[in-house]
Amino acid sequence: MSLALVAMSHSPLLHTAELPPSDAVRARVDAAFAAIHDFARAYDPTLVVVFAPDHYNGVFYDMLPPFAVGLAATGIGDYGSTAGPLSVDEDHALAIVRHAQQADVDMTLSRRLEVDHGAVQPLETLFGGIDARPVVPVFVNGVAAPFVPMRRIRAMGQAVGDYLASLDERVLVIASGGLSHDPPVPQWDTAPEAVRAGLIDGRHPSAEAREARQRRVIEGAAAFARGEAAIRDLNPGWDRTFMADCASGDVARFDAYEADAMTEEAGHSSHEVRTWVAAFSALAAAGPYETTYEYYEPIPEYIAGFGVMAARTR
Ligand SMILES: O=C(O)/C=C/c1cccc(O)c1O
Ligand SMILES: [Fe+2]
Repeated sequence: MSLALVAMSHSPLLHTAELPPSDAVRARVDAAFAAIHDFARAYDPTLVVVFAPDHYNGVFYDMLPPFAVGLAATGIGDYGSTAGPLSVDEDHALAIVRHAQQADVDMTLSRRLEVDHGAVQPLETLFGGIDARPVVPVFVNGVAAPFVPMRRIRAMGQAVGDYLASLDERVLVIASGGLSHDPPVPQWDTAPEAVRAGLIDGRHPSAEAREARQRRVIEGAAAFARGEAAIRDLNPGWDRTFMADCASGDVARFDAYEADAMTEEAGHSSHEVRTWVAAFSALAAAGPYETTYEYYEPIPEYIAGFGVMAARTR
């Protein structure tokens, strides 16, 4: 048994930004991605578990669980991310569901999970594609309020980690998303009726509707980078504290993160760090761990407090 972890912010602006970050910033992001790519290649996992949010591409308010395991999954190909089937390990996926349920975690499942850039970008970054390794995708709600208390995410991550630690496999757990950020993803409370309909069941929009949505985010990012957008600022102090909590090994610290305060201090999409909480809790379930790589900087052009970490059990 061995467990390792990679956590990384994602951003659709990585490949689409109209106003990209400076060459120096981009070089630091590329160096961080190279570091975790090398880490993953050296570890050579036999099984990958990716905790990822969704941005109203696969999971909607018509039935919105706090988390769900994909027993089969397909990339929908937003923002140029890879479309097509992931190589899901169905046996391990189902065993994770069963194990979590026996551990009093109300794990849900999908036999037809659709995933977006949130799940796909880390697989592309680490393995060059979405079908390179056997994978279990675990959706973790990070954008659609209301949110369960963080202790429930920790319990879910721990249950998944307990199962993974029992295997004779090299398992890499991945967390995708965060940190502080407030991209123009619609919110139920403020969305007009027509947008709300799409939040309830907006699967498979027309090419024109998808293009319009992506354009709004790409233009919003350029406006944010120019200091002209009415979205919350990034919060590097909050991000650094959160990453220090991740590195501490004391995963009970996550329980202090309260949903409304997170939104207020770190933006509506800061809830994507729930994937980090799940992944670090899974890692901790396998024993004490050490952080082997860390990178952070706020990148307005990507609308992201951009963080990357690698860790493994001692
Ligand atoms: O438009 C979306 O679906 C997502 C936008 C976005 C922008 C920046 C950082 C993120 O994590 C996002 O999901
Ligand atoms: Fe996101």
